[in-house]
Formats: sequence, C-alpha cells, structure tokens
Amino acid sequence: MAMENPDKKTEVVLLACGSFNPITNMHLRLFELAKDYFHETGKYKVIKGIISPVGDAYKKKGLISANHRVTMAKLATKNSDWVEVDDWESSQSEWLETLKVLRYHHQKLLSPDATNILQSAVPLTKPGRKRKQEPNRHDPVKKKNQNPDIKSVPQVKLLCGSDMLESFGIPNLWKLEDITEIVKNYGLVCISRAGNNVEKFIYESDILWKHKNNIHLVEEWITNDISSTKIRRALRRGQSIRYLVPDVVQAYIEKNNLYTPESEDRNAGVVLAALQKNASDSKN
Ligand SMILES: Nc1ncnc2c1ncn2[C@@H]1O[C@H](COP(=O)(O)OP(=O)(O)OP(=O)(O)O)[C@@H](O)[C@H]1O
Ligand SMILES: NC(=O)c1ccc[n+]([C@@H]2O[C@H](COP(=O)(O)O)[C@@H](O)[C@H]2O)c1
Ligand SMILES: [Zn+2]
Repeated sequence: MAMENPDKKTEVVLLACGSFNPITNMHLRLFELAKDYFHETGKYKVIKGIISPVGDAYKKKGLISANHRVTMAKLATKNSDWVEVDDWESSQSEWLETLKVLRYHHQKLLSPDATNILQSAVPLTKPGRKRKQEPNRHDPVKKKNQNPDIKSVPQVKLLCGSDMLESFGIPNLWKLEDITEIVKNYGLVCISRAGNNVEKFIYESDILWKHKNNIHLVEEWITNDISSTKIRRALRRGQSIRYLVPDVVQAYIEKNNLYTPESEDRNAGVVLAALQKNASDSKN
C-alpha cells in the first residue's frame, strides 16, 4: 500500500440527492453538519457540496416541477460559498438511480471538460478488473504516476438523512448491487433524523456492516424535524413557513403559488419510478 502523507487531507465532495420539494433550512443544515464532522476528524477537507434535485420522472406524489425545485434550491444556496445546485440529474428525461448520479459527479471531477459526460453514468471501468473497479478510492493511480501535474481526485460521498439510509430496506426500492457500490466505492454520510435507529439498521444488514467504515454517522444534537412534507402541509393550510425555509424560497413559493391541494395530488396513484423500474427488472 502506498504511504499516505499524514499532512495531506482527503478532499471530499458531498452530494445530496432528494426531492427538495421544497428545499428547507434543514437541507442546508445537513451540509454544515457533515462539513463540521469531517473537519473535526482532522483527516478530511470538504471542498464542495452539491444539491441534486430529482427529476420529474421520479413520480413521487406531490412532486412539483423540477424547474421550480431547482430554482428554489439555487435561491437557497445563493449565499453559500461552497454548496451549489446541479440540475444534470433533473434534466434527464428518465429517473436515474442515485448510484448513476454519484458516478456522474465523480466522472465530472475527473474530467470537467468532457462533453459526453452523460456516458459516465455507466461504470468508469470495465468489470472484472478489481483495482480499477474502485473509482472513488483516494488517489491510487496518480500516486503511482508520481506526476505532480495530476491533481488527486476528491472523493464523492452521498449525504443523506437516516430515513434515506433506512429506505435501503424497503423491498424493490434499491438494488443490492447499487447499495454495495455506493458504500464500497463512494461512502455515505448520514445525519440522524427523529424516528430512525441507523446503528441497529447497519447492524442488521450484512452489506452495510461490512462497509461500516465507509458510512459516517453524524449525530444532530440540535434536533430539528423540519421536512418538506410539513412545509407543504403548512402551505396548504395557509400557515406561516417563515424561518423554516430561507426567506427567498418562501417569497418564491408565494409568488408562484406552488403548493396547493392540487399540486399535492400530482402523481397520485402512480408507482414511484424506482419501484416500477426494479419491479420490471426483476421480471426480465
Ligand atoms: N430534518 C432532517 N434531518 C435529517 N435529514 C433530513 C432532514 N430533512 C431532510 N433530510 C434529508 O435530506 C435529503 C433530501 O430529502 P427530501 O427532499 O426527501 O426532504 P424531506 O424533508 O424528507 O422531504 P419529504 O417530506 O417530501 O420526504 C434526504 O437524504 C433526507 O433524509
Ligand atoms: N435505487 C435508487 O437509486 C433509489 C431508490 C429510491 C430513491 N432514490 C433517491 O433517493 C432520493 C429520495 O428522495 P425522497 O426521500 O424525496 O423520495 C431521490 O433522490 C431518489 O432518486 C434512489
Ligand atoms: Zn424525504
């Protein structure tokens, strides 16, 4: 194994995937909490946060158009010097597995100018070649090259709340091979959320247990159970959402009258794209 320079910190990019319907103050807090956590270890430097709102093809009930969700996320991060919004995922016509979004962002960091970056939603290397199958390992090939011009590539880690981690256990929602690649090759940063017991969940999953060193659990001590669902509910009832979402987001929602009983009925009765895809995959 190559000797690591103890002074050299591993650079990390945090990627949060979700509906952001709408983005809340708590979504923004996830990034701050994760960054503090990594910096407190003394081993990592968080260089960027990316918010990737899911596309309309996800078909979740009450999901308003990606256009509005991306705009709100951009407004919310306007004052952040390290968190940005990326609309690549939401501009795809089909729903994409989260693993593909991770692959895309990792590939983009490797070759930011690549024009056919869409192709990168497939694995970076051919299967069967063990070493290269680990695209997110910190800097293995570059060290060998000894080329100072080749910058080390940051690790991309999936940032989520504990409910998303626990959703790995919902039948047909996630493919086991996707979960495996996420925890093996990328890594998870999971912020605690009321009602979840992630430690137990990891203990009960062989694959998560195996890769638990790549799953970072961050305890949120200043608990705050804001959720987009509760924001939409308050809006339908004409209640204030001030101080729960950034002022600019609140203003944008009001100006465009985004959340109504009708918007909550969008995709009612439609099967979530992830479930649909996995159900049809398992039939083939
Ligand atoms: N209060 C919270 N604490 C911890 N994680 C959170 C919190 N709110 C959102 N997240 C995380 O943010 C990511 C994006 O979540 P999402 O867009 O589904 O927001 P949400 O508030 O859960 O919305 P909804 O109520 O519509 O499901 C997920 O990983 C989710 O776990
Ligand atoms: N198999 C998968 O990759 C898979 C399954 C379910 C949800 N997801 C993602 O997780 C996020 C969940 O967001 P919500 O909690 O708002 O439903 C979305 O970004 C969605 O694309 C991924
Ligand atoms: Zn959610």
